[in-house]
Amino acid sequence: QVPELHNLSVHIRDRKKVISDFDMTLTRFAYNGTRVPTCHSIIDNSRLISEEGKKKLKDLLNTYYPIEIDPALTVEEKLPFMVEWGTKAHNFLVAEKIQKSQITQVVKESNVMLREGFDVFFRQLHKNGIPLFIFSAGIGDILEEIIRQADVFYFNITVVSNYMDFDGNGLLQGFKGNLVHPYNKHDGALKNLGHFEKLDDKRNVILLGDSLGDLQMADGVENMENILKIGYLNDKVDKLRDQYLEGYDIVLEKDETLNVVNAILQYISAQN
Ligand SMILES: Nc1ccn([C@@H]2O[C@H](COP(=O)(O)O)[C@@H](O)[C@H]2O)c(=O)n1
Repeated sequence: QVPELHNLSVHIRDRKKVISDFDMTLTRFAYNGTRVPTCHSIIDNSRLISEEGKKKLKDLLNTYYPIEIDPALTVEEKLPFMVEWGTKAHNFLVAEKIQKSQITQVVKESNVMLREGFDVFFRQLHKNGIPLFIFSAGIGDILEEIIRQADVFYFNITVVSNYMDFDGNGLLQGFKGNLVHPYNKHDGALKNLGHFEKLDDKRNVILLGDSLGDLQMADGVENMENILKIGYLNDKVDKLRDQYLEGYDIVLEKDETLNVVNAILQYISAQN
């Protein structure tokens, strides 16, 4: 029995929303023993990037991903490194002269996979009019293309992420707005007034994440009544288990499906 689930099902009625991370939360972490690409790695490893650029981006990943998931570091200690990672990666991508028109094909050619059960997840949120806010430190253009190609980009979805800024000729010239990194998603959401207003009247939240930073994604919701935090623990399971159990109400270890989430959503919907 999860107390938050009982409260959610009793009180949630029509004032609920789902706030979710994207990479490795709505997408799979691995398939058949091989890592599934994130929004960043889709582009970093694509034919759009020169061999030199690929090496630079891989070096960044090898340097900063271990810091992102290091259980021995606090969020405050990780923050400057996440800013450094995002800033350097964006600059390297700009140097690669990426064309907007190539994004769709690059996503088609990638091995990205949404988690098993994604169709039920997106469709039932849409059908029941439940807003889905996706906060991602990935790349918004790639993220949108993934869910568009999967045929689940419904109008109840709002994405807060790093969006590419293309010039008049469709050439990547930078990224729009402030950097969204794994540990400032809450700031990113708050700075976007439109999203904040949309968040305001829906006070019962189901939060889905895969990192400890994702636990703060709902901090912008005023007058929160209930929150159920569901965490995917994909990597360094034994080392991170205690911290995840402390932060999340439900921890799903090496689960590549959305089955538990779908069952909870169905349970809640059936109560209303
Ligand atoms: N330059 C970067 C920055 C981040 N990543 C990874 O992508 C993940 C971000 O996406 P979420 O939807 O999970 O917020 C992040 O956790 C990093 O591991 C990257 O590969 N390259």
